[in-house]
Amino acid sequence: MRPTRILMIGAGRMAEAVLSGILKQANPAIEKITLTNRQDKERLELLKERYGVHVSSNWEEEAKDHDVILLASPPATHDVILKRLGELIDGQLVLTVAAGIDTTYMEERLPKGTPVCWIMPNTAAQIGESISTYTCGHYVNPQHREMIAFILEAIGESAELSEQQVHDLTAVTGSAPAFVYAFVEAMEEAAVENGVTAEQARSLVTKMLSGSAAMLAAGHSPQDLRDQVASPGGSTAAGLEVLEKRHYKEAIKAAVKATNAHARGE
Ligand SMILES: NC(=O)C1=CN([C@@H]2O[C@H](COP(=O)(O)OP(=O)(O)OC[C@H]3O[C@@H](n4cnc5c(N)ncnc54)[C@H](OP(=O)(O)O)[C@@H]3O)[C@@H](O)[C@H]2O)C=CC1
Ligand SMILES: O=C(O)[C@@H]1CCC=N1
Repeated sequence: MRPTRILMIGAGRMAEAVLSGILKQANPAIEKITLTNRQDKERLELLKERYGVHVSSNWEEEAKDHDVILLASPPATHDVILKRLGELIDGQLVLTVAAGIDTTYMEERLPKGTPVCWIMPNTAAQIGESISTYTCGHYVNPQHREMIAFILEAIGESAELSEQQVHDLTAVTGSAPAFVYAFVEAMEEAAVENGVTAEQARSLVTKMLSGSAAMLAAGHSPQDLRDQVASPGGSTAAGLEVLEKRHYKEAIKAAVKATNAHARGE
């Protein structure tokens, strides 16, 4: 990979997750990383101290001097940022991790020929365990792809999909960890109500979840796994019946739909 300077616009949770992943890879080709935001100077100082990166509260002054520009600011800021960026850059690779901001949206606001990529990670990026979907614009070449792969590998695993699929799966890969954590909260509350400490509840539920995920990762289907747990006429079946009566699956699918619709600004 050519020596590369990366600029991040936005210095919040997702920017830090990507940054820490990149730094763990210790790639000598990364010449410089600059993190920027608009207001929170304390946050920039903290990131500078923690990671030894450059920081600035004026990304416009930095854009020309960087080869790769990653937007990690809220979706609503993208219209203004991309249009201004278009006046400053000359062929740099532009990426975003923002929900709902696809490559068509980016290309419409940047000069013709600008290589763009839309990545939809999740917060497990912080520990290099994200499953990220992504899609590339019309002007991405093999060298750009090398850089995109480097960033994606820094935060976990990835799947290249169509723009439509990244939209449709935003809830399933980007937001669903929050649905899982809500399930965990309910399970922990139930455990505590049944007499264990909060710490015991956390440990029991976490292990139950990681064991279940490992069974899925081993290739078993969720239906088979569910059937293995629920002996016919047994106690789990009684619990599943309650979930079914309360429209468990429908509730989850409705949450996916609402998340995706919001991300698309609907
Ligand atoms: N959190 C998640 O699980 C995921 C988030 N994303 C996407 O990542 C992006 C960031 O989310 P997240 O990190 O959670 O949010 P945070 O609130 O943690 O970070 C947002 C950052 O953007 C900065 N910012 C806001 N407005 C501007 C602006 N006009 N110019 C420059 N910087 C700005 C903020 O700093 P300041 O206010 O000081 O300017 C802050 O550093 C969003 O677009 C979101 O859709 C994608 C997948 C998962
Ligand atoms: O809640 C959000 O808007 C972002 C998008 C995907 C996950 N978090």
